[in-house]
Amino acid sequence: MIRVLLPLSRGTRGRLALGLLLAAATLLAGVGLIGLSGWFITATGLAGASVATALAFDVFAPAAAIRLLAILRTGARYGERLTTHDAALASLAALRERLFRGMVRGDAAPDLVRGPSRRLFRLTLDVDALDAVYLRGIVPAAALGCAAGAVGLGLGLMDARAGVAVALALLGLGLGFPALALVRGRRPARDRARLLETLRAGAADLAHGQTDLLMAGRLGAARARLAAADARLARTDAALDRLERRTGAGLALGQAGLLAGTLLIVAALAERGAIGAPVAALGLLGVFAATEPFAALRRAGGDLARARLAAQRLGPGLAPRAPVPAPATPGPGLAVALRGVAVRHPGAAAPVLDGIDLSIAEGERVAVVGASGAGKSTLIALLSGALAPEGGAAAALPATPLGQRTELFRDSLRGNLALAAPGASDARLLGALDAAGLGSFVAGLAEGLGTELGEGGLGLSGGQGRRLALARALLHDRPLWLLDEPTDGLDAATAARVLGRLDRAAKGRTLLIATHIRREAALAHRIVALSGGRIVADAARGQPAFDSLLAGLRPD
Ligand SMILES: Nc1ncnc2c1ncn2[C@@H]1O[C@H](COP(=O)(O)OP(=O)(O)OP(=O)(O)O)[C@@H](O)[C@H]1O
Repeated sequence: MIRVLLPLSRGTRGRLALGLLLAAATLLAGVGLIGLSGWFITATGLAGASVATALAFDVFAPAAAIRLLAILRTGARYGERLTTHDAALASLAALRERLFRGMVRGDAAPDLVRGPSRRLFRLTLDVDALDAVYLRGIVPAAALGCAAGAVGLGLGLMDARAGVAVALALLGLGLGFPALALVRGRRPARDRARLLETLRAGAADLAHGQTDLLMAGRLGAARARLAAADARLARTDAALDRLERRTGAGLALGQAGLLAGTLLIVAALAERGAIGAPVAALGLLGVFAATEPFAALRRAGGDLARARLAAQRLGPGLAPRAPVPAPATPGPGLAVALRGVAVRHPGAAAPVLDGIDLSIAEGERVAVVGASGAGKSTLIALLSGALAPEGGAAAALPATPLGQRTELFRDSLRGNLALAAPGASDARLLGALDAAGLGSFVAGLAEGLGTELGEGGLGLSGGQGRRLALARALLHDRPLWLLDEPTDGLDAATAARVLGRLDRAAKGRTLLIATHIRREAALAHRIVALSGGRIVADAARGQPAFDSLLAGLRPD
């Protein structure tokens, strides 16, 4: 945990240290205030026993000191709350930024796609859990350490052994019970974190997939699974709650024992005549005030167990990573140059593509064909930089990929398109929509480009969504377009119109189209066939092999 947290405190160490000082000052002022008040009340009571002592007793100096300590304590408490929370929140904000930067790196995309909710939980639940380390662990523990030192010293002046014993007892109780809770809380904290993730991700899945679950007759089972996770979560919450209550009870009993012990010590000292009754009251109440951090430390064990788990899970996301190498540029006149390239998906047993040699000239249009699973989309992922080659040399011009899955956002049509061309004029956006075959549809919308879409492009048909994604790809001003079945799911007439416009819009650009459909491959100057991870045919228009490859594709 320290290994993960220490580097994060770099920018805020000054504020974190000031927070500790202010917390210690607050507690010491409190010890002084309550101790001195006890002394003052006892001393005035005794002085009032006779007229002579009452007249000689100076009430002003201690009363002024009490007032000063009260003001100091209030001021220090205010400053401490501001400083400690500001420092802790600033550290966590810096941590979130670092995690987020790691998540949005190009090479982290596959990971993000595989477990988006897990990444979200790292950024939210886990980061939030870490504020306990400083606010509910280090700050009260450090304040308790200072108070134990001060009280030990004060009592030590009356009796050395008593001073040492009380200081050690304060530290032992205040740190021992939370440490015990930290050890005992490890397992429920881990279970709680896992169950919370299961429950939240499961609830989101249930909301998204309700229709499919209902159709499959599995809605009840999915709900029962969630309810079971919820019940287990309630049990772990109860276990953590019990732990907190037991820690609280231990600290309360310990505090009572400590005060009883201190009372016996000061009473024995007073009886021996080593101290008077007012000093005995000062000692006893000073020790009482020094136990103030016990209240904060009551929850520290469970919170630190949670924070420890969070730090373990965040560690890998914070490990320094090699910078993503800039994509290589192919030689002059080329848009793509692959030499003996092998590509493997992360975690896969074998490479999907192996020994690929492929050159595509600038301005050329190439269709990549092959059975489902042959590796066409993987080739696009490689050329767009989403996957790095495992072997060989790969170079490509900056590319715009249009994948099979379209990602549309809960935003206006304009907002969805502007992702590819921020600041583009409406005329340019409408031109791209027209090229993608959506011009007349958008012209018929009452709010035009301002029409709002629901989550994931809700409000558009599947084909319209794909065409909107195509329009966005067309707006991305890159020399190489990588299109994965751009007209899949469109009827023949619409697809023909879209391909005609695409043909015109792609002038001067290099086009690579992964496809099963004849109408899409017919746009190409060349067809490359993939099978078993290798290129098994490569034919230019005019060659007989081109026509037989085209004939083997799915008709419109
Ligand atoms: N993210 C991934 N992790 C592991 N394996 C993957 C991943 N994506 C694809 N694969 C595997 O790689 C192989 C090639 O997949 P790819 O999507 O490139 O095929 P494709 O030719 O585009 O197929 P289709 O025509 O069905 O779109 C498949 O066996 C697939 O299971």
